[in-house]
Amino acid sequence: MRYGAAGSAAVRTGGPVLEMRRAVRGYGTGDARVTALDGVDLSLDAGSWTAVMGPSGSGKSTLLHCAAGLDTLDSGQAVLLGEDLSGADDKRLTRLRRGTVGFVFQNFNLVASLTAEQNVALPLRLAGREVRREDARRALAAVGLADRARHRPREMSGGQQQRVAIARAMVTQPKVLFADEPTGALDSTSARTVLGLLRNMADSTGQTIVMVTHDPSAAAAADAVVFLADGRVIDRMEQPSAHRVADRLASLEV
Ligand SMILES: Nc1ncnc2c1ncn2[C@@H]1O[C@H](COP(=O)(O)OP(=O)(O)OP(=O)(O)O)[C@@H](O)[C@H]1O
Repeated sequence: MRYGAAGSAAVRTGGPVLEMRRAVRGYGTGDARVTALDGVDLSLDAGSWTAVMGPSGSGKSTLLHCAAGLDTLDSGQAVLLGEDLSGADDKRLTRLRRGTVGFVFQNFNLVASLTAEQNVALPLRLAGREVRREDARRALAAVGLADRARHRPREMSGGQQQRVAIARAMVTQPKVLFADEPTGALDSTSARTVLGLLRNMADSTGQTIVMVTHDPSAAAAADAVVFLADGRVIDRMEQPSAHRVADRLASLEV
């Protein structure tokens, strides 16, 4: 794994940020029962950026949601920042999510009626933290959108909206960022910009990133790739290249 800054190495000594043990999650009952996660074991270090890949329906989004405390396991354990999510009540999970976890989604999930600056400030507001305009402005500047602070989502391109979403995820300085197909709706230039911002988050502040993607070049920007098939982790690749990732993926999809 690559660790770009002394800070990352320092947090890394704190041990795993996320651990899943024999994680099982199914949906539906009887004949309609689907086992989305079928005994997942996973351990991710602080400051690492991990891509999660696998065929459609292999359990990637379910893994992300269960790891982030947005969904709960049927059995097994998900321990995020030392907190066993299976034992946590809703109030505690909400506090954990608002304080230490950030999210970026394929469809950006910005609030249409709010400006870029107000969208970025939203997590601070929800967490009951002091909302200072300069914090939101600084986060927007960090993603190259200082001049778009007063624009609403519909007045921005997809790439710009995703950069606002990243600024929104950065503003609370989350220890872990969960990204579900963050480049899925973007052209290749915007995708590269977004991946560069994520790289910077992992390297300069030691934030841990877990990213679901279908795109081998996006996965190649990460430190490691975890491959899922039928709800199980079946492989892990360090320092991935787009080529090797595409080959491995093709072997899973036949
Ligand atoms: N809320 C739900 N209710 C019923 N089945 C679900 C639910 N969520 C996921 N599933 C099923 O669980 C399995 C894993 O879904 P998941 O969305 O985690 O896969 P994925 O790898 O993210 O797929 P994709 O790449 O197509 O987004 C699939 O068979 C899916 O149909």
